[in-house]
Amino acid sequence: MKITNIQKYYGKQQVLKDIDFEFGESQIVGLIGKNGVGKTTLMKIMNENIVKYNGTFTLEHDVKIGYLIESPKLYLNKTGYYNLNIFRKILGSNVDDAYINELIEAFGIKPYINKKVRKYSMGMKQKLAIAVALMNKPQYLILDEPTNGMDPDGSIDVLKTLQRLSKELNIKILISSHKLEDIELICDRTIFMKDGTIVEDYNMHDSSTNVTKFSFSNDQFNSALNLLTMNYKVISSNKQDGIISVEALADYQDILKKLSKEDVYPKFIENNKVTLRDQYFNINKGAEA
Ligand SMILES: Nc1ncnc2c1ncn2[C@@H]1O[C@H](COP(=O)(O)OP(=O)(O)OP(=O)(O)O)[C@@H](O)[C@H]1O
Repeated sequence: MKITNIQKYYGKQQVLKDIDFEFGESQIVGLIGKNGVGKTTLMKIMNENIVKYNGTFTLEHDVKIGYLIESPKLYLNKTGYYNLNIFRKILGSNVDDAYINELIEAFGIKPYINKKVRKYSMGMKQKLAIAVALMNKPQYLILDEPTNGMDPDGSIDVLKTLQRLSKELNIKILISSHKLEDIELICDRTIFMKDGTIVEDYNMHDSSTNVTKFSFSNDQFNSALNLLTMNYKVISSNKQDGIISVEALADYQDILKKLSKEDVYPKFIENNKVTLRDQYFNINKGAEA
């Protein structure tokens, strides 16, 4: 799958600007961005639901895509089991019953698989819809906020199952979510969208994404931020909680000296892994809520 220089307009509104994307070596990629930034639109180009755009989207020959985008399309008056079977047919898939049963077990939908989908809760429907998305044994799986409506335990189970299936069946997954902890749990890479474009492409295993966090009292915060910005790459800063994070420092002595010359003393310093939350707020600093 390769996306090159994609632009998408809805009428006069440009929603996507010069998007380039490839999975490359990564297996599970997270897609993050504020409401309306264009995540769903990008995913709909990938599953060929949207075909009018500028730029190119290419897919390897003989490759299948599974997807769950927006609300699940299921036969509500039929059972979960019926849905899996009928989508096997609709998708022209040759998966055997053992594969279906494996998905039923894996996504924890066995207790209600013979009940009509109309009676399912939202989370139950989402789990079934993810299993349906896997009915054609896809090489790529596109999931738009798949854990919506799931309780925390259910979300973790589903995400871990997706991670296992991704490895076992060699499925590359693109997953959008506003739940940053979901993305942190399973993704090996995260792309951030802002203003219709990808502004950050972030390797979740990269040790250079460690940060050194400083904490300052409110009256020292501005001087500290000035000094740190002059000397290091500031990853995020939050005046309310007094925290400034900079790209990881092996040694603090030099900066401590500089700070003390200005009569600025950190309350504490610690090395942490940069969180998606840090990144998210940093990228969206100044953006409209
Ligand atoms: N069919 C459509 N016609 C016109 N405008 C649309 C259409 N679909 C989406 N939009 C607009 O395109 C922009 C991007 O929408 P999109 O659904 O891709 O965002 P998103 O990042 O998925 O948002 P969310 O996080 O809320 O799901 C929004 O401004 C939206 O109003």
